[in-house]
Amino acid sequence: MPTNLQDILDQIHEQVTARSDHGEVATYIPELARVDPKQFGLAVALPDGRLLSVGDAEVPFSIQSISKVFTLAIALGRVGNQLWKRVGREPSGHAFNSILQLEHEKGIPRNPFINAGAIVVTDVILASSSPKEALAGLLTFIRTAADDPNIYINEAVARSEKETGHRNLALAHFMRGFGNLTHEPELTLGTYFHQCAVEMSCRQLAMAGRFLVNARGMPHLISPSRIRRINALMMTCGHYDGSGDFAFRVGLPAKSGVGGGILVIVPGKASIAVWSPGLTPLGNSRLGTEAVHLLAQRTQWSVFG
Ligand SMILES: NC(=O)CC[C@H](N)C(=O)O
Repeated sequence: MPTNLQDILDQIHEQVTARSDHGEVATYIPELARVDPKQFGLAVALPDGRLLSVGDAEVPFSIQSISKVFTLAIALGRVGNQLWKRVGREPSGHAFNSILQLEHEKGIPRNPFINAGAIVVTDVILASSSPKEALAGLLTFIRTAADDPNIYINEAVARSEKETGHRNLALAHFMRGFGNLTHEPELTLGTYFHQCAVEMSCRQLAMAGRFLVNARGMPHLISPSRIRRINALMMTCGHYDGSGDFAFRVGLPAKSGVGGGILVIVPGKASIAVWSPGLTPLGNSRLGTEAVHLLAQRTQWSVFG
């Protein structure tokens, strides 16, 4: 770990915020369309307990699909490898909300990080919990991982997504038609929309991500073999159709969300959260990706040595 990590973060902050090509905020969820695209935050949690940050690292944002990492960990805790009967482990090569492969593959989503896969994961959790219990369990998991009780769900974002969530409803009904959803689509999606509406700052998200680092000094909430597997899925599927490019440029497991956040794991070394609400056409944070690219270059952090 470089001794001048704070200097590196300061330089990246200066460099990235000088750019004007920050991309467009997600507009298909009206509440997200109102976020100021010029914001940028970055936080790094280290095994020695330090938390370094720059920019708007204390501003809460909608974690959206980053929630899929936490629900996957919880679902694996409930049903273990049985989960893989209902969800695949391959990159999709399609948009996060695509329905294209589902018919061909008989309602089994390619992976747990596209919307269809995450909806099934939530459905699995609902087999042993009511929606209220499932969301309370999710918040408890995240708060424990982050060591921070002040993490909440933004009801306005959840409502906004429910009102415009036609594609997700279509995905859920389609999978129900194939027998791969055990609850009514509205019930599973009610929980799914709320999990996406969890809000965290970069500081809180970097802290919450520590359970995937597998380092002494960081929380051990799941087994090391499960940590390895979730990281593998983050590397191959965490950026949807942009996963290959992210792996090529950054070389670290990561999960993005349409709120503009990215959680990046440096196995054994660090948990990183970056946020810039402007997105690429694939739905990943444009300047967030740039920032993590620069950080990985300057720290030499990569799983590929
Ligand atoms: N990529 C994302 O962050 C998508 C999550 C969003 N809540 C949706 O279901 O469309």
